[in-house]
Amino acid sequence: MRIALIGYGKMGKSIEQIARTRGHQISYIIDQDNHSDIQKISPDNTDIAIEFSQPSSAFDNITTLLSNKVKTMAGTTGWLDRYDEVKALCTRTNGTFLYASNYSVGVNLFFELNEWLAKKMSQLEDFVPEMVEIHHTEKKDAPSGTAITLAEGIQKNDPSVKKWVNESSEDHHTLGIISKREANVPGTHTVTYRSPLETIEITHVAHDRKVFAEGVIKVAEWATNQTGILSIREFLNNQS
Ligand SMILES: NC(=O)C1=CN([C@@H]2O[C@H](COP(=O)(O)OP(=O)(O)OC[C@H]3O[C@@H](n4cnc5c(N)ncnc54)[C@H](OP(=O)(O)O)[C@@H]3O)[C@@H](O)[C@H]2O)C=CC1
Ligand SMILES: O=C(O)C1=N[C@H](C(=O)O)C[C@H](O)C1
Repeated sequence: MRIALIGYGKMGKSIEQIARTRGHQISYIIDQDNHSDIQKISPDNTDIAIEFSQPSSAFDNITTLLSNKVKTMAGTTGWLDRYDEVKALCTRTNGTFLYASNYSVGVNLFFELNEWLAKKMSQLEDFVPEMVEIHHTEKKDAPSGTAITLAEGIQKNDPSVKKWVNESSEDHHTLGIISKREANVPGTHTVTYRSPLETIEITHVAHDRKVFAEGVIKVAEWATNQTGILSIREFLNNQS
Protein backbone atom coordinates (compact mmCIF):
# COMPACT_ATOMS: atom_id res chain seq x y z
CA MET A 1 0.00 0.00 0.00
CA ARG A 2 1.27 3.53 -0.84
CA ILE A 3 0.48 5.82 2.07
CA ALA A 4 0.70 9.62 2.19
CA LEU A 5 1.19 10.97 5.70
CA ILE A 6 -0.32 14.38 6.35
CA GLY A 7 1.13 15.72 9.60
CA TYR A 8 4.50 14.40 10.72
CA GLY A 9 4.39 14.89 14.45
CA LYS A 10 4.03 12.28 17.20
CA MET A 11 1.33 10.31 15.39
CA GLY A 12 2.67 10.75 11.84
CA LYS A 13 6.04 9.33 12.93
CA SER A 14 4.52 6.45 14.87
CA ILE A 15 2.27 5.54 11.91
CA GLU A 16 5.26 5.66 9.54
CA GLN A 17 7.17 3.21 11.71
CA ILE A 18 4.34 0.68 11.86
CA ALA A 19 3.50 1.10 8.16
CA ARG A 20 7.08 0.33 7.14
CA THR A 21 7.23 -2.68 9.47
CA ARG A 22 4.12 -4.06 7.75
CA GLY A 23 5.73 -3.61 4.30
CA HIS A 24 3.92 -0.46 3.15
CA GLN A 25 5.51 2.44 1.25
CA ILE A 26 5.29 6.08 2.22
CA SER A 27 4.51 8.12 -0.91
CA TYR A 28 4.52 11.60 0.69
CA ILE A 29 5.20 13.16 4.05
CA ILE A 30 3.43 16.50 4.38
CA ASP A 31 4.05 18.74 7.37
CA GLN A 32 3.55 22.43 8.18
CA ASP A 33 6.68 23.52 6.27
CA ASN A 34 5.84 21.77 2.93
CA HIS A 35 2.06 21.68 3.22
CA SER A 36 1.43 23.04 -0.32
CA ASP A 37 2.90 19.75 -1.65
CA ILE A 38 -0.39 18.13 -0.60
CA GLN A 39 -1.62 19.11 -4.11
CA LYS A 40 0.83 16.60 -5.61
CA ILE A 41 -0.93 13.66 -3.96
CA SER A 42 -3.19 11.77 -6.36
CA PRO A 43 -4.61 8.26 -6.83
CA ASP A 44 -1.76 7.68 -9.35
CA ASN A 45 0.87 7.84 -6.60
CA THR A 46 -1.04 7.09 -3.39
CA ASP A 47 -3.55 4.45 -2.26
CA ILE A 48 -4.60 6.26 0.91
CA ALA A 49 -3.76 9.47 2.76
CA ILE A 50 -3.68 9.53 6.55
CA GLU A 51 -4.30 12.91 8.19
CA PHE A 52 -2.97 13.58 11.72
CA SER A 53 -2.12 17.29 11.80
CA GLN A 54 -3.81 19.86 14.01
CA PRO A 55 -7.38 21.07 14.54
CA SER A 56 -6.88 24.29 12.54
CA SER A 57 -5.50 22.56 9.40
CA ALA A 58 -7.41 19.25 9.25
CA PHE A 59 -10.48 20.50 7.36
CA ASP A 60 -8.44 22.14 4.55
CA ASN A 61 -6.17 19.11 4.22
CA ILE A 62 -9.08 16.66 4.09
CA THR A 63 -11.07 18.67 1.55
CA THR A 64 -7.99 19.11 -0.66
CA LEU A 65 -7.36 15.37 -0.66
CA LEU A 66 -11.00 14.47 -1.35
CA SER A 67 -11.20 17.08 -4.13
CA ASN A 68 -8.18 15.38 -5.72
CA LYS A 69 -9.93 11.97 -5.47
CA VAL A 70 -7.54 10.61 -2.83
CA LYS A 71 -8.96 8.07 -0.36
CA THR A 72 -8.58 9.75 3.03
CA MET A 73 -8.51 8.68 6.66
CA ALA A 74 -8.41 11.27 9.43
CA GLY A 75 -7.56 11.09 13.11
CA THR A 76 -7.10 14.76 13.87
CA THR A 77 -9.59 15.94 16.48
CA GLY A 78 -11.09 19.38 17.15
CA TRP A 79 -12.50 20.16 13.66
CA LEU A 80 -15.74 18.11 13.77
CA ASP A 81 -18.05 21.13 13.57
CA ARG A 82 -17.28 20.85 9.82
CA TYR A 83 -17.74 17.06 9.52
CA ASP A 84 -21.02 17.43 7.56
CA GLU A 85 -19.27 19.55 4.92
CA VAL A 86 -16.65 16.82 4.48
CA LYS A 87 -19.37 14.18 4.21
CA ALA A 88 -21.16 16.19 1.52
CA LEU A 89 -17.93 16.67 -0.44
CA CYS A 90 -17.11 12.96 -0.17
CA THR A 91 -20.57 12.04 -1.49
CA ARG A 92 -20.38 14.61 -4.31
CA THR A 93 -17.00 13.33 -5.48
CA ASN A 94 -17.81 9.60 -5.02
CA GLY A 95 -14.85 9.54 -2.67
CA THR A 96 -13.78 7.53 0.35
CA PHE A 97 -13.43 9.00 3.83
CA LEU A 98 -13.11 7.65 7.35
CA TYR A 99 -12.78 9.67 10.56
CA ALA A 100 -12.31 8.08 13.96
CA SER A 101 -11.77 10.03 17.15
CA ASN A 102 -9.75 7.07 18.41
CA TYR A 103 -8.17 4.23 16.40
CA SER A 104 -7.45 1.97 19.37
CA VAL A 105 -9.44 -1.26 19.09
CA GLY A 106 -9.78 -1.28 22.88
CA VAL A 107 -11.29 2.22 22.93
CA ASN A 108 -13.79 1.19 20.29
CA LEU A 109 -14.91 -1.71 22.52
CA PHE A 110 -15.01 0.81 25.37
CA PHE A 111 -17.37 2.96 23.24
CA GLU A 112 -19.76 -0.01 23.04
CA LEU A 113 -19.50 -0.67 26.77
CA ASN A 114 -20.19 3.04 27.42
CA GLU A 115 -23.34 2.93 25.28
CA TRP A 116 -24.57 -0.26 26.96
CA LEU A 117 -24.01 1.25 30.41
CA ALA A 118 -25.69 4.54 29.45
CA LYS A 119 -28.80 2.66 28.35
CA LYS A 120 -28.93 0.81 31.69
CA MET A 121 -28.32 4.00 33.66
CA SER A 122 -31.10 5.81 31.78
CA GLN A 123 -33.55 3.77 33.92
CA LEU A 124 -32.05 5.02 37.22
CA GLU A 125 -32.62 8.54 38.43
CA ASP A 126 -30.22 8.80 41.37
CA PHE A 127 -26.99 8.72 39.37
CA VAL A 128 -25.17 11.78 38.06
CA PRO A 129 -22.85 11.03 35.09
CA GLU A 130 -19.41 12.61 34.76
CA MET A 131 -16.37 12.14 32.55
CA VAL A 132 -12.67 12.83 33.05
CA GLU A 133 -10.14 12.78 30.21
CA ILE A 134 -6.40 13.11 30.83
CA HIS A 135 -3.86 13.82 28.08
CA HIS A 136 -0.29 15.09 27.65
CA THR A 137 0.33 18.83 27.93
CA GLU A 138 0.93 19.37 24.16
CA LYS A 139 -2.67 18.51 23.31
CA LYS A 140 -4.30 21.47 21.50
CA ASP A 141 -8.02 20.65 21.88
CA ALA A 142 -10.34 20.04 24.83
CA PRO A 143 -12.32 18.02 25.47
CA SER A 144 -10.64 15.20 23.55
CA GLY A 145 -12.31 13.80 20.44
CA THR A 146 -12.71 10.50 22.29
CA ALA A 147 -14.52 12.24 25.16
CA ILE A 148 -16.90 13.83 22.65
CA THR A 149 -17.62 10.41 21.09
CA LEU A 150 -18.27 9.00 24.58
CA ALA A 151 -20.58 11.94 25.39
CA GLU A 152 -22.51 11.40 22.15
CA GLY A 153 -22.83 7.69 23.02
CA ILE A 154 -24.29 8.61 26.42
CA GLN A 155 -26.73 11.16 24.97
CA LYS A 156 -27.89 8.70 22.28
CA ASN A 157 -28.70 6.06 24.90
CA ASP A 158 -29.89 8.20 27.81
CA PRO A 159 -32.33 10.89 26.59
CA SER A 160 -32.33 12.50 30.06
CA VAL A 161 -28.77 13.72 29.37
CA LYS A 162 -29.53 16.83 27.31
CA LYS A 163 -26.04 18.26 26.73
CA TRP A 164 -22.39 18.15 27.77
CA VAL A 165 -20.18 20.93 29.09
CA ASN A 166 -16.39 21.03 29.38
CA GLU A 167 -16.43 21.55 33.15
CA SER A 168 -17.80 19.85 36.20
CA SER A 169 -21.60 19.67 36.54
CA GLU A 170 -23.88 18.53 39.35
CA ASP A 171 -26.95 18.64 37.11
CA HIS A 172 -28.37 15.20 36.19
CA HIS A 173 -29.26 16.44 32.68
CA THR A 174 -25.85 17.92 31.89
CA LEU A 175 -22.81 15.72 31.45
CA GLY A 176 -19.72 17.37 32.88
CA ILE A 177 -16.47 16.58 31.02
CA ILE A 178 -13.35 17.48 32.97
CA SER A 179 -10.14 17.81 30.90
CA LYS A 180 -6.79 17.41 32.65
CA ARG A 181 -3.37 17.91 31.05
CA GLU A 182 -0.40 16.04 32.57
CA ALA A 183 3.06 15.29 31.17
CA ASN A 184 3.40 12.24 28.89
CA VAL A 185 -0.12 10.82 29.27
CA PRO A 186 -1.12 9.18 25.92
CA GLY A 187 -4.85 9.21 26.79
CA THR A 188 -7.05 8.17 29.72
CA HIS A 189 -10.86 8.34 29.73
CA THR A 190 -13.14 7.61 32.70
CA VAL A 191 -16.94 7.66 32.76
CA THR A 192 -18.43 7.77 36.26
CA TYR A 193 -22.01 7.47 37.53
CA ARG A 194 -22.28 8.66 41.13
CA SER A 195 -25.25 8.37 43.48
CA PRO A 196 -25.33 9.23 47.19
CA LEU A 197 -24.85 5.53 48.04
CA GLU A 198 -22.65 4.05 45.29
CA THR A 199 -20.44 4.74 42.27
CA ILE A 200 -19.95 2.93 38.96
CA GLU A 201 -16.84 3.79 36.95
CA ILE A 202 -15.40 2.55 33.65
CA THR A 203 -11.91 3.55 32.47
CA HIS A 204 -9.77 3.09 29.38
CA VAL A 205 -6.04 3.78 29.67
CA ALA A 206 -3.76 3.96 26.62
CA HIS A 207 -0.24 3.03 27.78
CA ASP A 208 1.50 3.95 24.51
CA ARG A 209 0.34 5.94 21.44
CA LYS A 210 1.48 2.98 19.31
CA VAL A 211 -1.95 1.54 20.10
CA PHE A 212 -3.54 4.30 17.95
CA ALA A 213 -0.96 3.94 15.15
CA GLU A 214 -1.41 0.16 14.92
CA GLY A 215 -5.17 0.65 14.67
CA VAL A 216 -4.68 3.25 11.94
CA ILE A 217 -2.66 0.91 9.73
CA LYS A 218 -5.05 -2.03 10.20
CA VAL A 219 -8.03 0.18 9.32
CA ALA A 220 -6.11 1.64 6.33
CA GLU A 221 -5.42 -1.87 4.97
CA TRP A 222 -9.18 -2.47 5.03
CA ALA A 223 -10.26 1.00 3.85
CA THR A 224 -8.17 0.94 0.63
CA ASN A 225 -10.58 -1.72 -0.66
CA GLN A 226 -13.74 0.19 0.32
CA THR A 227 -15.56 3.25 -1.01
CA GLY A 228 -17.87 5.86 0.51
CA ILE A 229 -18.12 7.26 4.00
CA LEU A 230 -16.70 4.58 6.26
CA SER A 231 -16.62 4.03 10.02
CA ILE A 232 -14.33 2.16 12.36
CA ARG A 233 -17.36 0.25 13.70
CA GLU A 234 -17.92 -1.11 10.19
CA PHE A 235 -14.27 -2.17 10.10
CA LEU A 236 -14.56 -3.96 13.45
CA ASN A 237 -17.80 -5.67 12.44
CA ASN A 238 -16.06 -7.05 9.34
CA GLN A 239 -13.20 -8.68 11.26
CA SER A 240 -13.47 -12.46 11.49
N1 LIG B 1 -7.84 9.49 16.30
C1 LIG B 1 -6.85 9.01 17.06
O1 LIG B 1 -6.77 7.79 17.34
C2 LIG B 1 -5.81 9.95 17.58
C3 LIG B 1 -5.91 11.28 17.27
N2 LIG B 1 -4.92 12.14 17.64
C4 LIG B 1 -5.07 13.50 17.14
O2 LIG B 1 -4.20 13.67 16.02
C5 LIG B 1 -3.76 15.01 15.94
C6 LIG B 1 -2.23 15.03 15.85
O3 LIG B 1 -1.68 14.50 17.03
P1 LIG B 1 -0.10 14.46 17.28
O4 LIG B 1 0.58 13.76 16.18
O5 LIG B 1 0.06 13.97 18.67
O6 LIG B 1 0.24 16.03 17.19
P2 LIG B 1 1.66 16.71 16.91
O7 LIG B 1 1.51 18.14 17.34
O8 LIG B 1 2.75 15.90 17.49
O9 LIG B 1 1.78 16.66 15.32
C7 LIG B 1 1.03 17.45 14.45
C8 LIG B 1 1.87 17.71 13.21
O10 LIG B 1 1.09 18.36 12.21
C9 LIG B 1 1.91 19.34 11.61
N3 LIG B 1 1.13 20.35 10.91
C10 LIG B 1 0.76 21.59 11.32
N4 LIG B 1 0.07 22.21 10.35
C11 LIG B 1 0.02 21.36 9.30
C12 LIG B 1 -0.56 21.42 8.00
N5 LIG B 1 -1.21 22.51 7.56
N6 LIG B 1 -0.45 20.36 7.18
C13 LIG B 1 0.20 19.24 7.60
N7 LIG B 1 0.78 19.13 8.81
C14 LIG B 1 0.67 20.17 9.65
C15 LIG B 1 2.70 19.91 12.77
O11 LIG B 1 3.83 20.61 12.30
P3 LIG B 1 4.49 21.75 13.29
O12 LIG B 1 4.98 21.01 14.49
O13 LIG B 1 5.56 22.33 12.43
O14 LIG B 1 3.37 22.71 13.61
C16 LIG B 1 3.07 18.60 13.50
O15 LIG B 1 4.24 18.02 12.94
C17 LIG B 1 -4.35 15.72 17.17
O16 LIG B 1 -5.55 16.36 16.78
C18 LIG B 1 -4.68 14.57 18.13
O17 LIG B 1 -5.74 14.88 18.98
C19 LIG B 1 -3.82 11.73 18.32
C20 LIG B 1 -3.68 10.42 18.68
C21 LIG B 1 -4.67 9.42 18.34
O1 LIG C 1 -4.11 14.19 21.25
C1 LIG C 1 -3.94 12.99 21.55
O2 LIG C 1 -2.85 12.55 21.93
C2 LIG C 1 -5.09 12.07 21.43
N1 LIG C 1 -6.15 12.50 20.82
C3 LIG C 1 -7.32 11.77 20.54
C4 LIG C 1 -8.51 12.43 21.19
O3 LIG C 1 -8.58 13.67 21.19
O4 LIG C 1 -9.41 11.73 21.65
C5 LIG C 1 -7.19 10.30 20.80
C6 LIG C 1 -6.28 9.93 21.94
O5 LIG C 1 -6.98 10.06 23.14
C7 LIG C 1 -4.98 10.68 21.92
